Amino acid sequence: MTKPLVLVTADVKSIDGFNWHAVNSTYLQAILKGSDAIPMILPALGAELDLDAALDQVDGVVATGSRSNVNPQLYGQAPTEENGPYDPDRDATTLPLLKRAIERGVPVFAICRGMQELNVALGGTLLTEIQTLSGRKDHRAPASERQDERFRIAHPVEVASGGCLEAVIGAEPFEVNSLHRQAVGDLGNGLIIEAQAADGTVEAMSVQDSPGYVLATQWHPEYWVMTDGPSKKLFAAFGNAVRAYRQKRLGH
Ligand SMILES: N[C@@H](CCC(=O)NCCCC(=O)O)C(=O)O
Repeated sequence: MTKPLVLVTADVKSIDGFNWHAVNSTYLQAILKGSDAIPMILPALGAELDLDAALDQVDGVVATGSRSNVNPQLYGQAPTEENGPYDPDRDATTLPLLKRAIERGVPVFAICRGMQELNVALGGTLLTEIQTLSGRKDHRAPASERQDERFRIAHPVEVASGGCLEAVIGAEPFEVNSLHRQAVGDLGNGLIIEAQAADGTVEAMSVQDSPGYVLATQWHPEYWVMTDGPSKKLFAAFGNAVRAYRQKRLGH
């Protein structure tokens, strides 16, 4: 079988006076080594892109994390200076991409911002600056210049019984990293909670009756994919899903 191709969402970054479409290499390495698939960066060109033409040629989609936030206007709230930064080109690309991929049964793995985009794409809302909300812990990354420190294991998650995540990782609680200021608020249409933190923060989701594999995590399994058991299992499961999809799509 030829290796499956996986679209990876990009952020727009301003570098040397130009817009660059960028992806953190940790996601690309995790797809390559954790899922044994070939990552293909999808530029955040929004409505200029023929998403069906792109999805016709691939076997999966990974929606990556990002420090930028989904614009609150997309879920009926007002953007604020402190809630930024925003990335409108990313929003304009990833929200329709996720919706269309799910409709077509293309396997989806949505991580952190990607999980928040999934929720908004399906009509849900987000909670912002959750560290300021009563009853919520601080889910932001530790203040450090060292990435291993920022992505360190932070808290346990409880796995929902009988769901997709339990099928991949098992029923026992496990530890995850945490680098986010926002969280799922009202659930989008058809979304199922697969894991939660002790303070009730939604940590993983799937889509009810989805024609294809869909799993979303608020934490970052890509970062420790080579050494952390649950992270390895998540990318291996995604790899199995994209290979099965390719077999069905191409017959090899
Ligand atoms: N910006 C959103 C989503 C969080 C997210 O994707 N974090 C990854 C950022 C990685 C880093 O900080 O280097 C939120 O804050 O909730």
